[in-house]
Amino acid sequence: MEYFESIKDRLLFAIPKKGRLYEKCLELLHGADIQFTRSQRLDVCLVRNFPIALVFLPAADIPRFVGEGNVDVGITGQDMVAESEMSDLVTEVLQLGFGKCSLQVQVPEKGQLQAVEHLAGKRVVTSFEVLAGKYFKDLDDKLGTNTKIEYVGGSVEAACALGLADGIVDLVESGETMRAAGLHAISTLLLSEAVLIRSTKTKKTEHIPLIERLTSRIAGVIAAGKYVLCNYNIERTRLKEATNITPGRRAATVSPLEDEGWVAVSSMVEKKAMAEIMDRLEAIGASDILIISLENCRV
Ligand SMILES: Nc1ncnc2c1ncn2[C@@H]1O[C@H](COP(=O)(O)OP(=O)(O)OP(=O)(O)O)[C@@H](O)[C@H]1O
Ligand SMILES: O=P(O)(O)OC[C@H]1O[C@H](OP(=O)(O)OP(=O)(O)O)[C@H](O)[C@@H]1O
Repeated sequence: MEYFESIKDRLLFAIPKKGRLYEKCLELLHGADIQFTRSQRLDVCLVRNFPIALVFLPAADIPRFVGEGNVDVGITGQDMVAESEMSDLVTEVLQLGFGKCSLQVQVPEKGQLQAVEHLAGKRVVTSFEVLAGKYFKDLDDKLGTNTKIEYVGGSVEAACALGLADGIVDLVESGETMRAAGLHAISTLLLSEAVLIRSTKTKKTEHIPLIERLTSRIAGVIAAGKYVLCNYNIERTRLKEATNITPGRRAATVSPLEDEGWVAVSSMVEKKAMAEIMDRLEAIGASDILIISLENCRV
């Protein structure tokens, strides 16, 4: 009873309890200074520095728990939201930039069936019964076929080699799993990444300020991982060219230097573009180019 009382007035925040999204979620919570200690046996734990209770759930169940209002916010994949048919009941608050993958139709590389039209009417194995079902129903309606969709809970890629399927529908990121299983993609159903979601129809307005604060902290951690600060000196006559290369998010910060012909520029740039940006700055005569990692930020 004490346990139920302790979570009663708290914001309930669902986190995947294992799998591909788990570690990333823990990093995000740590970066946002959401302090908690997870006891091994409990899937609910109280946050020490906020009136929040974390609820560790299978990623696949989180859209339904959030959509039906049993928990207030959660992190899961966009694929899970679509598969659970909860898109109308949950609102995407933030895309988190990890857990990126695509849901694809895959067939044996060396097989006879090299187009979805050939696979229609045959056997397809998947963990995404709903999405695969809809996709092949549309095809079946067009082609007059009757595709047999069968559910398996994991290791979907083995189904063709085991003789259970003519093709599969499964998630792909690097493509390594499918290559190793001798499969390749013939169609993509959707692209997915991890998202922070909340219930669309929630009536609990008392939690809104806390959800906004949480969202802003998480957005800060994500932006800090995505951007770096780029500082450099450039001749004033080349400033326009330089700020075209590093325009900053709103505008670059330009400061005068003792040497009047030169200025210092500070600008946020995307981490993935930084090497290219440094090359371009160097080519127009920038000097003392420094890239500084961000620990955290609000942008
Ligand atoms: N290879 C991948 N790369 C990136 N993201 C992925 C990948 N596989 C799955 N995901 C994302 O992570 C979510 C959870 O997938 P995962 O396979 O970890 O689920 P699980 O069933 O909870 O865990 P497990 O497979 O350990 O039982 C998926 O819905 C998808 O959004
Ligand atoms: O394209 P890749 O980078 O190789 O990733 C794709 C694999 O990742 C997922 O499975 P996961 O490893 O999570 O295990 P599962 O088969 O038990 O779901 C997915 O189901 C693929 O098997």
